[in-house]
Amino acid sequence: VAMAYLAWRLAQRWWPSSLQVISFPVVQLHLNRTAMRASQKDFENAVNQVKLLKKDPGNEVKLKLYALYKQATEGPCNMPKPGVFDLINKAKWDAWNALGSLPKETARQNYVDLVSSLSSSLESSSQVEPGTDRKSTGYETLMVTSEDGITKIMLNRPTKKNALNVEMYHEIMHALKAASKDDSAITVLTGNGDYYSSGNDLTNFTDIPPGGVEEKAKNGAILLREFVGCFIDFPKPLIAVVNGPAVGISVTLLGLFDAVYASDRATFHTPFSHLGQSPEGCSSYTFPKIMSPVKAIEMLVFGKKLTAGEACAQGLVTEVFPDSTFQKEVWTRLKAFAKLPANAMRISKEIIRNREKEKLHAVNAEECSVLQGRWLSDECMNAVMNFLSRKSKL
Ligand SMILES: CCCCC/C=C/C(=O)SCCNC(=O)CCNC(=O)[C@H](O)C(C)(C)COP(=O)(O)OP(=O)(O)OC[C@H]1O[C@@H](n2cnc3c(N)ncnc32)[C@H](O)[C@@H]1OP(=O)(O)O
Repeated sequence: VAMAYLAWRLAQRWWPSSLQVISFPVVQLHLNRTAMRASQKDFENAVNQVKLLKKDPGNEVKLKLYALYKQATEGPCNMPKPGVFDLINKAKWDAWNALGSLPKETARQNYVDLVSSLSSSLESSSQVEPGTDRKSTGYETLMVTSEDGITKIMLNRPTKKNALNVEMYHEIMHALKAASKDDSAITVLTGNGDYYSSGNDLTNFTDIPPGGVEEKAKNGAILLREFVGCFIDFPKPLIAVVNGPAVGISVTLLGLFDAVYASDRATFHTPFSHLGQSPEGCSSYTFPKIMSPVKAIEMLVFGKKLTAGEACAQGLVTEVFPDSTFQKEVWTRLKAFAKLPANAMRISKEIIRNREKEKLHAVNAEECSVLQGRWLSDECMNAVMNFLSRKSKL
């Protein structure tokens, strides 16, 4: 009964509006329209258009989109039915299976019609946000701008406290690779809204692939290793502008940055034991070096949350600024840094950081392998369930 209850709460969390959204007349209307035939190109355009939708169309529509997409690309559902507690995959399977033997072409047409109805009824995010330049287009979870010799990568899921979902991990890697090659002198990571980042998006744990939780954990470890590797290898000065509280992986990665500027509103929290998890981002190596083993253990094992002042005293933060003047003071300083000779900065960073690189990659690999095991533990599953069922917060 307890399991069923938790699973039900999990589904509520994932589908907060599923019980309110009952019917979509506009969707039905378009689903029934089969007079026109959509080309493969129309279909591909529609798939891209979905990524640009600014407003969430709701889970019922998302399930329809999913089902039509699968039917259009793979034909009728012949996957095994997911288990009763795997609510999310079961809902997806049900939606796809309900399309029966609908021909691929009709599914493609219905998909295109559905997207076109959504695009006209929901605002599209194809417009560039004010204050960002053209380089920011194409990212769903980030705002990326490049000016005055600075590439700024801003985590942009403020309503979710900039939690890192799978898409954001990929987009950050992409943005870092692009920044390493662009003509900026320095790169900055910061957050939009009141948080720097609340760390790994715990809903990442809910999307279980056909291979089950083992496959999920394996994929997570591969993603994490590649993600952290991008920070280890980043060639230019990399600066964190910590605008508010930072949690989990957004804290551990700071050990790989070249400077960390923090608002006095920022806090630094790595509650890995509370979550049944273990340190990542090379923090098992960088934190003891930066702040001494006992201070690192206070943070990484006992989950002590540091104020910005404490993090600065421990050497994790370079300098703390009053929140009221934080942005102005930090950006004035960064603009001055960005005027320094770019090659000299890159070469100096290289000589300081390079002899540690091999070690850092080895630490990263080991941490990911340990975490892969942790993600399968009851301790971790229970902690995630508790958060998702709104029983616990940090
Ligand atoms: C594959 C790579 C894995 C790498 C391993 C990384 C590990 C980590 O990073 S461990 C750290 C994980 N993070 C957390 O445990 C934080 C969980 N969040 C919280 O405890 C709280 O949300 C808070 C303390 C960060 C903020 O509390 P509060 O100010 O009360 O705001 P809300 O809880 O109402 O948050 C607003 C909104 O955002 C959602 N949200 C916030 N953080 C996360 C998160 N980490 N994962 C998923 N969702 C998050 C929160 O659920 C709210 O959503 P709605 O209810 O839909 O508004």
